[in-house]
Amino acid sequence: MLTPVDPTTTPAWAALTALHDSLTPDLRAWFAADPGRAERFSYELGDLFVDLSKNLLTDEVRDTLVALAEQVDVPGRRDAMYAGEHINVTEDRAVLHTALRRPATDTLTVDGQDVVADVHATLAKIYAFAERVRSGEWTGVTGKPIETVVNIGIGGSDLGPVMVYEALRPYVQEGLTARFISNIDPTDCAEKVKDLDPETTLFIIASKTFTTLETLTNARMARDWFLAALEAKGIPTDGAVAKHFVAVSTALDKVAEFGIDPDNAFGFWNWVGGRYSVDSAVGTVLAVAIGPESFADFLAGFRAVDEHFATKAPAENVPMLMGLLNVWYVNFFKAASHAVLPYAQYLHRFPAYLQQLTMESNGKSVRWDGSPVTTETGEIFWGEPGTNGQHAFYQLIHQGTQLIPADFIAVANPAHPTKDGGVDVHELFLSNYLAQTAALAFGKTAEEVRAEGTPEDIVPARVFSGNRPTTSILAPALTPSVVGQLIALYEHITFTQGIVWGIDSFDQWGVELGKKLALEIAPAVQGDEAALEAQDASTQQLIRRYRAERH
Ligand SMILES: O=P(O)(O)OC[C@H]1O[C@](O)(CO)[C@@H](O)[C@@H]1O
Repeated sequence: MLTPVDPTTTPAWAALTALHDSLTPDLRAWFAADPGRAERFSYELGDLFVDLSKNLLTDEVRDTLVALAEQVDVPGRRDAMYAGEHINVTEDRAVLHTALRRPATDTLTVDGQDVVADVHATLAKIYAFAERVRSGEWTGVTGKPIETVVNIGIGGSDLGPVMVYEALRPYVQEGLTARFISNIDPTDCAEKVKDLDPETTLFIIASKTFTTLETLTNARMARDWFLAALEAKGIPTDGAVAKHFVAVSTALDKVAEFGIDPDNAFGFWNWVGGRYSVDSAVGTVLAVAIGPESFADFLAGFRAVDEHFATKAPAENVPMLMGLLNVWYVNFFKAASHAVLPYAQYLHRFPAYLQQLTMESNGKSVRWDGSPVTTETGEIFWGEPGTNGQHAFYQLIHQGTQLIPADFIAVANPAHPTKDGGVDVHELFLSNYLAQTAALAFGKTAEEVRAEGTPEDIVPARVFSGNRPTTSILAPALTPSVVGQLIALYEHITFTQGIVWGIDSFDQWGVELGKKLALEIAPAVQGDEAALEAQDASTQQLIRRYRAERH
């Protein structure tokens, strides 16, 4: 096994430490002294314009971060990922989400299998299914076309599909809607099905492993609801499940055990991590909702960023630079979190999606060889759409004691009419996007506050320090391709950080213990005294209290 390079032992790390110690960030002065700064630190990535100039970045810092990437061999590990080496060491798997978006003309043989051919065979099957549902050729048990598709999944089998469905609502076929059930809290399923017509509803059970407790429980609850709802209408249920339930999984044998016709199951492979799977068969709900053509555009967006990440030198490689900047903030400025702030309402689930992508990937304390990490890892990603966030938590980003790097994402062309009388509301909206990053970068001095006639005793409260780093991303419009580009951008940012830290960004052992304990605790909750007594004092107390309160 390749031993990860300890980044803290590299010459670049020592140089970054010295640079950090001697650096007094002053974005006002840096911009004033350097008219080319904005342009020099801005990049094109597919359709995305990415402005890094409001980061705490100098040419020397950028060059030293690039040297760090080279010294820990980010380019070499990237190439190994694209080639299908088993870089997911703890699970002994290839990591090939990039193969999901390769063109059909490519070939890539991994573990004796042409994975690109497999991908395109599955895509053809998904597209044919999607067309049948969209055209009304696929009918339910009473011959009616499908109106609602309900995706049942959790984690990577839910967050990506929900996020993209919300992002691409203008592309959803009229007369079709999608819903998403994820939580094992039975209210989630109950609320999502309660007003549905079973005759026109199709369920997609999405689970990579097809063992996930939440998903299989919800799938059974949905099936029970479906059969009962048909019976309540006096409709015979024979053969009904086959017409209203399809599945997405890597475990097609388990799908058959559940009672779903293998012809109606869409497969993928264990070299696709759950949180990297929205562009695999996990996106079947999307192919149905937005159609094969838009889904293909979505994949093309990923591909544009994949090609950039694979071929650009580190100094010009946007995902690599953004990942390195995150390392700069986490390890040298001790930033514990990172905000992602979409100025596009349709991207309202993007931060939630990124939380799994980034935190399940890089929230680790050991490296891929089992040794402890040598520095901080895995910052917390969070965010809400602007301008809502401005009226909630931006206060802390502007004036709090923590440094919170933030990514601001906006689109030039909205999907809806924007005029309110004479005012273009989208422009008012984008003025906020622009104003926030300017305020964070340049702040407001005590002199400027005083010059406004502010009483001296409240001058300190009204000062903005500035030098709060932001990245601005601007896309022409929220197209399927742009959404694919945004996802791939953050996938590769996450990869870059993981390699610097020596982490296996593709396993998730940290979610196992809680799952196992939930199964052990369940009998105690359900009344088994021996199981109850086996629990710790706090858990026992809570279960007793629960049982006393439950009627
Ligand atoms: O698709 P599955 O196998 O149901 O898993 C769902 C999710 O559960 C996890 O394994 C752990 O939360 C995620 O990595 C995954 O996306």
